[in-house]
Amino acid sequence: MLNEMLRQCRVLPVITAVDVASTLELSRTLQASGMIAVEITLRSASALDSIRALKDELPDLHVAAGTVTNPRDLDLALAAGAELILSPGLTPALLEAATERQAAFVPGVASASEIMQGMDYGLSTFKLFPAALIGGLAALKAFAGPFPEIKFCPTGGLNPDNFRDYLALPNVLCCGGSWMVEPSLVRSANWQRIGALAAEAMAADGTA
Ligand SMILES: O=C(O)C(=O)C[C@H](O)[C@H](O)COP(=O)(O)O
Repeated sequence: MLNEMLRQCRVLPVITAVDVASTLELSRTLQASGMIAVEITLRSASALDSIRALKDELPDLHVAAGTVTNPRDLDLALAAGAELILSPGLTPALLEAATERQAAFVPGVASASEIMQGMDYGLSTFKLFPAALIGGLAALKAFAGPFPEIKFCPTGGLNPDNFRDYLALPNVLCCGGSWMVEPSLVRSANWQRIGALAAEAMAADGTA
């Protein structure tokens, strides 16, 4: 079910909230452009309030929390209503806590050993981060050999020119990226540009 949702996402926008009001407007724009989920990173002061507001105001949108790096943040994100917890990496403490809370948890991995560590906790879906830096498409093809059951959401360095190549790989469920939700576009309230970038990301042939 988690994988089905991620597959439907196609592209998961990685949002660092500027403030609650603009994050709501941004998310409305993304949803209107066909996106079904957003990832709000716990990197800004308004992140948790933004997650809460999104759950209230846009009930049909899936809301994930990103940059969850420790059990305390995991609990805060779950309490705010995040349905999915994403992390740039994994630690034993976070794996233990996510297992205990029965959270939908997609940690970041960058190596075979980290994939194996996550598998020890029953996980089979990972964020590949930072995807472009650690080998991109070639890394994903290489991991498909020893880990045929494992699925990935590559994130980090993806852009409008390369994300379709990632989506074409059988072990990729969705791509994470921030190119359509840059804070500069949000601060200038450039909803038209954001909507166009999001619609292009969601279009199968890239012509939206
Ligand atoms: O914070 C997290 O949970 C992460 O895993 C990192 C983010 O996904 C990347 O920072 C997005 O990368 P860009 O699209 O290159 O901006």
